Amino acid sequence: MTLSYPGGPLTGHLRLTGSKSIANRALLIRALTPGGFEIDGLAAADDTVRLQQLLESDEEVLDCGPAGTTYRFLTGYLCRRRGTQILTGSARMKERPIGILVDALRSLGADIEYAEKEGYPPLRIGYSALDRSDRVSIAADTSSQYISSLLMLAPTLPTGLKLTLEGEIVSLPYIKMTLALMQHFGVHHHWEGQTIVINPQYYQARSFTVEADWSAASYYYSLAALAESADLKIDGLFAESLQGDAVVQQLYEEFGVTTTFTETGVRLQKAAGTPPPPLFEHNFVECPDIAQTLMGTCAGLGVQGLYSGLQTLFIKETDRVKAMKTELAKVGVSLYKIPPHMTEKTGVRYFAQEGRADFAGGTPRFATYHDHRMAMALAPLALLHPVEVEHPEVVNKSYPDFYRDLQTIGLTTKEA
Ligand SMILES: O=C(O)C1=C[C@@H](OP(=O)(O)O)[C@@H](O)[C@H](O)C1
Ligand SMILES: C=C(OP(=O)(O)O)C(=O)O
Repeated sequence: MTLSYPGGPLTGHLRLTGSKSIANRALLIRALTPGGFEIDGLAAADDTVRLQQLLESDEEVLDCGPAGTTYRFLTGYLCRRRGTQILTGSARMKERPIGILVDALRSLGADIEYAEKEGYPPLRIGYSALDRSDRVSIAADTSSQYISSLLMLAPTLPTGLKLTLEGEIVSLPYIKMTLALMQHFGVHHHWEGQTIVINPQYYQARSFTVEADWSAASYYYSLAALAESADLKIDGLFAESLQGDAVVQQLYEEFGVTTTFTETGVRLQKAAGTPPPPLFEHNFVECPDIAQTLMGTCAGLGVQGLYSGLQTLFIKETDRVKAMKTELAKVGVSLYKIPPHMTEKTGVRYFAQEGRADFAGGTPRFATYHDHRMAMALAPLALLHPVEVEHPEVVNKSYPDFYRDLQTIGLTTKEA
């Protein structure tokens, strides 16, 4: 698909898709709630639709496709569902590690076997009471999804759970999101140092509306930053959010994009003539899903990037740093790891980005690596020059209406 923009101020009004992360938690909690409840604004995201279908399915093989959150949440959930199921996924899912969660569940008494390769999906999961212990320690430095999976299950266990998080905690806002949603459905917790304590409790049925997706909003911030001037209205986003990615509001202030909350959502504005910053520096450990967006923005504006907290990106839908490095190189922008000896004293791994997207070679053709965020993070460059996106349908994973919404604000899409 070729994306382009006729030029001029970027304006428009749209209603943003619901948060996949919140929708998936609401679905899982609903499955654990006696009597269930209604969920409003369920994301149309493929990953959410899939979780909903799999929770209702009594087939022996459950296929999560590329949906990581879906896979990790179901791994915990299925341990306490009657019968034995094979939980599988796409070729990429079979490369995304699951051993940390499996070990934690096994220490509680779970009946889980690796169906192919040790440490990776697919899994054969049988029923167990999960009553061997009331406590478990888990490495928190790889994926918060393992922790969320255990937390949501915790109040339904015979003796509850004391879950100790070991080492650096990545994606902490997603853990807090899980706990906040559990709280909404009547389940209490408390922290004792690095340990989250959850006693046996019942989830309470409550009405629930899914917030719009701040990760998806990041692409509009990027578009606004790349536009000469912008005035966009995006409905469904609110100041009080459970999502860590709401931090895009602050991050894009550096690029001259301001956020005003209205009764129905936000208004993003950028005044003509706002100069970009010379350098953008950020640690993405709490907001990994918007790292690619910022890389795209910096590339378009020729802003130097200094990034840390990218250590979880290599086990997501693709190795995201590697993929961005390859794609940005097509427009002359370099992304590279700062040699460890130069930053040894800080104990932090940094990546640097340099260069301004150069379209002298014509329309770049961006590959998307089965990763929705590759397509969506590179799409805003279309404000500067037409760009071609391979396999544009990858966006369906979290945001099926992405291109329709881009059209609403004046971008043009042409099928290849
Ligand atoms: O719990 C969630 O909804 C998510 C947690 C994050 O994953 P990690 O905890 O693996 O970083 C994030 O990248 C993913 O898109 C959604
Ligand atoms: C990492 C993501 O998803 P998941 O881990 O659920 O596949 C994402 O949506 O960026």
